[in-house]
Amino acid sequence: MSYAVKEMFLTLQGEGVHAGRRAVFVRFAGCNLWSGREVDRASAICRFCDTDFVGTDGEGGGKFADAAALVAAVEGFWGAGFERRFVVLTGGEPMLQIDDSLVEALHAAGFTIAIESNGTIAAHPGIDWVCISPKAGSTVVQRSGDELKLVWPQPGLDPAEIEGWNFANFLAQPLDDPQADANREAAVALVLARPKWRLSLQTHKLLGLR
Ligand SMILES: C[S@@+](CC[C@H](N)C(=O)[O-])C[C@H]1O[C@@H](n2cnc3c(N)ncnc32)[C@H](O)[C@@H]1O
Ligand SMILES: Nc1nc2[nH]cc(C(=O)O)c2c(=O)[nH]1
Ligand code: SF4
Ligand SMILES: [Mg+2]
Repeated sequence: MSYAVKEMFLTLQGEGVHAGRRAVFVRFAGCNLWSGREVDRASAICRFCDTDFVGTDGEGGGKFADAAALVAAVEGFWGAGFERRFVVLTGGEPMLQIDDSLVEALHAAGFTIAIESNGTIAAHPGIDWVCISPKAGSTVVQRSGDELKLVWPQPGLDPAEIEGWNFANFLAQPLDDPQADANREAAVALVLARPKWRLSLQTHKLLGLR
């Protein structure tokens, strides 16, 4: 299979349990909860997206003919001579494109594979670190994994119900929108009220990283 990638870059994982870790990000093009076009945002299922995932024209992006070509590019961004190879597959919705060949080829190259997914498509079982971020109005089929990252506040989602899902870590991440200050307070309030949860900040934005 070929893969459509919006952009690829070396950075620090900004969010969640692995925040601060050196990582190559692969941002797949396309999502099943929003077209990515601003004219469609108000009618989309997911309306708060902070990401451009349309097309393959970003830095490091492109159409990759097969898994070998994509993995070669990931290895190039990681660089030679560095241990603990770590790749984060995101998007858009990465589970629209991740398949056996890609997971096998990344593992053969020595990468630990993390995913950032909206959970509406079952995560590939070979992925090493599954982070699911549920969206109100969608049906989350992937209710187990390593990290549940709830963007908060989010009307229509109930932390008490989500706590019953089978995740090793529960994180509340403030919604980045024009009410960011109030959203940060709301996320802190959630964590203070429910000890199962921890705060996730988008540290790459604070640091000016990609
Ligand atoms: C752009 S999404 C791509 C992966 C996948 N489609 C998903 O939603 O999980 C990456 C992460 O950014 C989060 N995110 C998107 N927009 C955000 C915003 N405005 N504020 C805070 N987090 C946001 C998502 O919930 C998700 O955890
Ligand atoms: N540095 C950095 N960390 C991230 N963690 C999740 C991201 C995403 O967009 O999936 C992201 C991102 O875009 N940049
Ligand atoms: S599901 Fe993820 S990529 Fe899709 S629109 Fe929402 S935040 Fe953006
Ligand atoms: Mg992002």
